[in-house]
Amino acid sequence: TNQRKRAKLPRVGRAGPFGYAWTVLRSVLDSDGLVEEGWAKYGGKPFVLPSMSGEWIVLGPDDIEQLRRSDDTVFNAPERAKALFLPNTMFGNHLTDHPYHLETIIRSDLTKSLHSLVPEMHEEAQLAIPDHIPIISGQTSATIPLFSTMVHLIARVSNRAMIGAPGCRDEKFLQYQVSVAEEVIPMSQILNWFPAALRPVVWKLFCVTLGAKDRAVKLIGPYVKARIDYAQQDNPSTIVDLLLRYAPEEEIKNLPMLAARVVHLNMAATHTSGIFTTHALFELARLPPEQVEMVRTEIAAAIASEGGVLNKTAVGKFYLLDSLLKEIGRFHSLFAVGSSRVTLKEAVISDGTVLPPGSVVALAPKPMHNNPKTYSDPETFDPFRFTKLRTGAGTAADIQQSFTTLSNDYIVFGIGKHGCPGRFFAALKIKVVLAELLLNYDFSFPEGASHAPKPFSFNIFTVPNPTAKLVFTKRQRF
Ligand code: HEM
Repeated sequence: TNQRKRAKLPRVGRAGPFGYAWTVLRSVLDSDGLVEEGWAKYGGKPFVLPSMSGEWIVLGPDDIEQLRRSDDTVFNAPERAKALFLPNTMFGNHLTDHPYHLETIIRSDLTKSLHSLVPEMHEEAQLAIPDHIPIISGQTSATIPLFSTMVHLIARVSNRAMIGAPGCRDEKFLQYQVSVAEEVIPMSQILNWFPAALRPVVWKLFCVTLGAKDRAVKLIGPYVKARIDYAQQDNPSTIVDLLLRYAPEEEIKNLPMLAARVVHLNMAATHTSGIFTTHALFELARLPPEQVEMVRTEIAAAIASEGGVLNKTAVGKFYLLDSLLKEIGRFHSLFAVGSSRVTLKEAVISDGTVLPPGSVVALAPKPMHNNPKTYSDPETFDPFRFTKLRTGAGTAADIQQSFTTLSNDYIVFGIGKHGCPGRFFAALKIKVVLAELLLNYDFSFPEGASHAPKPFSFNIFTVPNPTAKLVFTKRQRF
């Protein structure tokens, strides 16, 4: 029966068994293209996307409200994340058995602590930027591979908040930490091809030979230990201090367990923010100079209004940068499909199809964000699209336009109760780094280039082209 019910849904790609295999292969490098094709062909109604990690049922605007309201009883997020990313195999069962980092830290405590973390992240950005953009003496500019540089810079600034100094400056640890995401994402895919019983062995073999995860866990250990020994949890100054408020005794006594949790959290916090920072700089390099100047002037005025300090209140006044980032998220999708859930019970979707338990559903950010009914002239990158929609009165309608506000029309940070809990931290960190760069550098493309090359896609993920470079020219601080 299940087969029959599922068979009602159309499938994107070529017909027949060979066509199916071809579509699966195409999904490795062009999931975005397949999703766009399916969306256009079936008019935004549900369809099946075959992939190397199984079939995804891509839902459209008619189903988003149902997913948003979901409380995990029918459309379940944690079970889907476990099956897709295998955190239990790679980081340990404790992460999902007791996800206190999620429930208690990121959802409330971290957001409350962001006030004190912003000036610290700013100081770290000021220290780290000259290391990452080395301008040879006698010259005024440097040409650097942008994506890898931004990921490393973000990793350092993020870790100033996560473990504090000096840990955030331990280059060896940062190198391994950055590699963790680059290994874990493809490895979760590969491990999924093995029977469940073999996965821990294959993962262990990978870790002892090539893997960065165990090395990152080992290197971060002493910094986490220092927080346990010296932290004042009543007056927390890092995210690890916050974690320690809730960590069970057995985890505090078992350093690798706690360190694995921090490495895992770091993983969620690094590449996503690095991708945004990279796209933003490429777009800033393309904007007319007077528009860049508008963004810069607003940043400088906001900092001046706080007595020259780049604090959370000042960042709250970077409206043009906020709009630019929101437009980056609308225009440059990070995933072909996201906000994935697995059905635990039978579920009826908008077109009347009954999905059996175990069905995987997801949303498609790109076509949703390109919908002309929601966004005028969606094919155009308009950095100030969202500031133009603000009244300036700080009303609820204005808040709706901000980068971190979740909505059914803007799903960059997901939807509902599993919408990204780190988004406020992420937005502040990205803005602090970009503000510091904007105030000190001009951005341009290397000779012969006028825009960033096409992003690189693998399975459902899309990242900025890793070889693309940008020229940073030192300017008089604004
Ligand atoms: C620009 C940066 C970021 C983007 C675009 C982003 C995006 C997302 C998305 C799309 C989801 C899934 C939402 C859903 O299923 O509906 C998610 C979940 C999550 N993100 Fe982020 N994220 C970012 C930064 C961060 C940071 C900095 C942290 C950590 C401090 C973080 C921690 C998490 C966690 C723990 C989850 C799982 C939430 C849950 O399952 O309840 N993210 N993020």
